[in-house]
Amino acid sequence: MDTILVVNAGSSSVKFQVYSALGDGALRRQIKGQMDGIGSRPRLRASGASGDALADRAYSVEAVPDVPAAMSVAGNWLRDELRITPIAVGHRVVHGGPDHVRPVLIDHGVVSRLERLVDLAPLHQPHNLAPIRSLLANFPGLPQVACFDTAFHRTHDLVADHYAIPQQLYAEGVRRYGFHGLSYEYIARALPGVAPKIAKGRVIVAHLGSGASMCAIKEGRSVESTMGFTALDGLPMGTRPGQIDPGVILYLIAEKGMPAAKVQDFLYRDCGLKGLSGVSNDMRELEASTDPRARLAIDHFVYRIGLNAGMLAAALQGLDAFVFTAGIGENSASIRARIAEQLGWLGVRLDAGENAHHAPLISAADSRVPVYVIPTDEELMIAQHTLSLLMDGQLINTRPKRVS
Ligand SMILES: Nc1ncnc2c1ncn2[C@@H]1O[C@H](COP(=O)(O)OP(=O)(O)O)[C@@H](O)[C@H]1O
Ligand SMILES: CC(=O)OP(=O)(O)O
Ligand SMILES: [Mg+2]
Repeated sequence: MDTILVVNAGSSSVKFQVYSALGDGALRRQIKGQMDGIGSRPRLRASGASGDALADRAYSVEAVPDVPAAMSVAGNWLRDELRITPIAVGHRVVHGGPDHVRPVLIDHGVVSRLERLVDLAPLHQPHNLAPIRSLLANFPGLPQVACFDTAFHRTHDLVADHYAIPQQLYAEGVRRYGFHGLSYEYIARALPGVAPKIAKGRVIVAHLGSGASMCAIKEGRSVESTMGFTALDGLPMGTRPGQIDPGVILYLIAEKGMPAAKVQDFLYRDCGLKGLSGVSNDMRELEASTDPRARLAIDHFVYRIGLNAGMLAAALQGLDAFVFTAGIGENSASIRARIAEQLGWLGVRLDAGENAHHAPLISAADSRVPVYVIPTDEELMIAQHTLSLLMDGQLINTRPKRVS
């Protein structure tokens, strides 16, 4: 059977799915899995086509200390225990820079262009490129496709894409790219099935995971994002601060004598929920904690989401629906309830029972703005993009080789 493997390395998780390509452009999911809790409580979980459990294994932080280790555990499991031999691999690549507005078939040239962006996405890009490089070296005939987090946002107006800095820097690529685009693209495609009228309207999607951002979507297209040049901007995240006065960075350099590499590490790994709470980057642990600093971190997260929602509602000039997605957005009823309270001035009201059950529609009947929970599926987007590139022209004629 022709199978496509999809790999999505996030900041605290490695997600993967295996699809069979049915020949007519349709895909059937065979395996869905993830190694999450990287850095806190690593756990490999996977299920088969009918939701049957294939694996559920906990690891110590020492055994799986980081994303590369998680990737190798998951890769070994797929290869050695499940004997997966894909005909193509689709990868999430977080930063596509100014050149990549759509998914692309990978070759050495693409890899070297994407390598130049490593410093703009240090938590992701190296982990996205490592398996690509290794497969390219070991299986040069295996088609690989890169799908970018930035591509969905390339519909932004120029005015939204710029910083108020000299234009020369824009020309060099210093732009407001926006991220989590595969997730937003999935939600934009799912919305017509969930709420056909609203899909044509003005929607804020809150992707609240370990990395978190919000996207303003109008008529199915991204018009604004809380993230910018890098995935540091916008909302507070697991280990990233979100929006921060650049004066703080100048202070770290001038007063603390921090070199650039230290500042980078600090901003990507030591801030956000982890830095503010001193307890954990993981929202589950913060919610379970009685430490007042954990409470402050959650309060700050909720407050900043409320502020940023106001900004995006302004970009949209109104609001027809609000959607929660990703790890926190899909699973934490209490965080959703608190955010909904912040959005009360926009006419948002939740139905407590529906919210507690993670129902698809969680707003009350009298809510002026309907609120949805839509589980994201970045991996399905990647599989669809990969298959359509495979079916594109040349690759149909030259049948992709199997990994042996
Ligand atoms: N039941 C839950 N309650 C609260 N937070 C949760 C729950 N399940 C997952 N999360 C949070 O979701 C986040 C991970 O989300 P995810 O979208 O998988 O992130 P990423 O793709 O960036 O690694 C973590 O902060 C985790 O604590
Ligand atoms: C871009 C980003 O922050 O991704 P993730 O949420 O998967 O870490
Ligand atoms: Mg993610």
